[in-house]
Amino acid sequence: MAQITIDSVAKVFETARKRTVALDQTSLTIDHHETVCVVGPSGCGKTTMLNLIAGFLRPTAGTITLDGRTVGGPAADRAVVFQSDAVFPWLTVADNVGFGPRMQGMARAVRAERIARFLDLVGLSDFAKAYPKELSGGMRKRVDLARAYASGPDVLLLDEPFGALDLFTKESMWTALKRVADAEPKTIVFVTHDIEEALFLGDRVIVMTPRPARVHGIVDVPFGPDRDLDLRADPGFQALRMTIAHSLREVHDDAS
Ligand SMILES: Nc1ncnc2c1ncn2[C@@H]1O[C@H](COP(=O)(O)OP(=O)(O)OP(=O)(O)O)[C@@H](O)[C@H]1O
Repeated sequence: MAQITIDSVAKVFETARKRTVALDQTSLTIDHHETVCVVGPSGCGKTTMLNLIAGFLRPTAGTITLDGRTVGGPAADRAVVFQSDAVFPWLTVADNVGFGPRMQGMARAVRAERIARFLDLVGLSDFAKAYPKELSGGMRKRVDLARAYASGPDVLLLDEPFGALDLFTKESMWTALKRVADAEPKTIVFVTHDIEEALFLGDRVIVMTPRPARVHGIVDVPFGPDRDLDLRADPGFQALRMTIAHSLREVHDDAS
């Protein structure tokens, strides 16, 4: 099981010059093996929320639990993928993917099997022996994904992972992520600015308010698991895209 509960969470950043309330009374439950995509105005607190779930930050008030256990810090049950690559340039693709399993003390044969499985799922089997500098940005992102999955987390936290990629590379990453996620279901929290990305990948799309980020609205995505890129032409998809865009405009206008 991997259910995340964010219960009345606040996060205040205090520096000598400034006090920023990033989250206040924020509550959300993310179900086991659900993919939730989070959209919201820039600077509202989405990354902060993700960092709290990851355990990189502690809430100022409220609690975050994973299956009823309070999140007290980072742990192997949660993997994070950021917009910037986190690959080690001095390791081959295979060794990058096998890094987490090696740290966890997995036997060599089990590790090799995991590396092969996830490289295959992200479409990088032919590049196992390559070094990151020999790869395109999209391919490095695939390594990031394979690496996150190979450690065997229950929860995957993605912070605008494809934000820096061009549209076609992004589309191929959506397909790659869906393929891995279908093969090895996880509870996924995906922060993005891209409404189509959110609708294509999410079971639900959460629209946050401007800072402090709270849940403004929740859109249930009615499309089944078999989604292909042409789904975006579907009138139902476009209608939901407009609903989310309006919702974002609403919170943006309220804030200005
Ligand atoms: N470590 C920190 N110290 C002080 N303030 C911080 C810190 N981290 C984030 N903040 C502030 O908290 C607020 C929320 O930031 P956060 O990065 O969570 O927003 P976001 O919704 O992810 O933004 P974007 O969509 O632009 O990536 C911002 O005002 C930011 O300046």
